[in-house]
Amino acid sequence: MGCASSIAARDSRQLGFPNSENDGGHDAKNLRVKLVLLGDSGVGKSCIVLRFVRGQFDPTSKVTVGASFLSQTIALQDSTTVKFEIWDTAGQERYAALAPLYYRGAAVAVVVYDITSPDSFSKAQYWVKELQKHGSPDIVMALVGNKADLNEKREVAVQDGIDYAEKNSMFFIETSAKTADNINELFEDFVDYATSRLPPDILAA
Ligand SMILES: Nc1nc2c(ncn2[C@@H]2O[C@H](COP(=O)(O)OP(=O)(O)OP(=O)(O)O)[C@@H](O)[C@H]2O)c(=O)[nH]1
Repeated sequence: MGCASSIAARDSRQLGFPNSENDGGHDAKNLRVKLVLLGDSGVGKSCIVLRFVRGQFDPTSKVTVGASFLSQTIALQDSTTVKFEIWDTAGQERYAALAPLYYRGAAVAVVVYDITSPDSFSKAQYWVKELQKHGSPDIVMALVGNKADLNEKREVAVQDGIDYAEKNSMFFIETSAKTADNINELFEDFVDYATSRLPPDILAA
């Protein structure tokens, strides 16, 4: 079973800590983050989610059909809990028209490209523009260069990712769903980044 199909099998399953009292705002101990993943087909979106939620990697990952949803709750060092509600969208062109259904309600978006594919970097830039035009005006975005384990096949320089992210006020990180490098950091550090930029009530649990 591939990353995408493994995710589908766990559709809607709640992991992690049970919900507890909401004390609201940025100082809340419990945050809820509606997150959408966008990017070209094959860049590794489903594998990133599967690595984050289950700690697994499947090299035979299947393409996502439509989108898949799952949630994961983590505890940060200051004992804040963060419940991620993740929409993993399908990157294939034929599903492009569905994307607005998922990104419209999202407070944060993660746009993924593959560091070995300049085309996927261009596609990521397309998604960033689309979100800037049609996403929530407050949306906070991350740019993720995945497949960092394939450094010897790299065709997108780290600095190009950093520069584009900076120009567009985005969080930036390179990850590997295969080795797990920076996967937890992506979610944990991005939440940190987003909480300091979003209006106080948006991430209240
Ligand atoms: N080497 C390497 N391969 C990866 C990594 N992440 C994903 N892959 C591989 O890339 C392929 C596509 O991964 P998926 O997660 O299914 O890609 P996707 O972006 O969800 O694709 P769509 O569902 O079509 O949008 C699979 O063969 C994965 O095994 C990574 O970090 N490193």
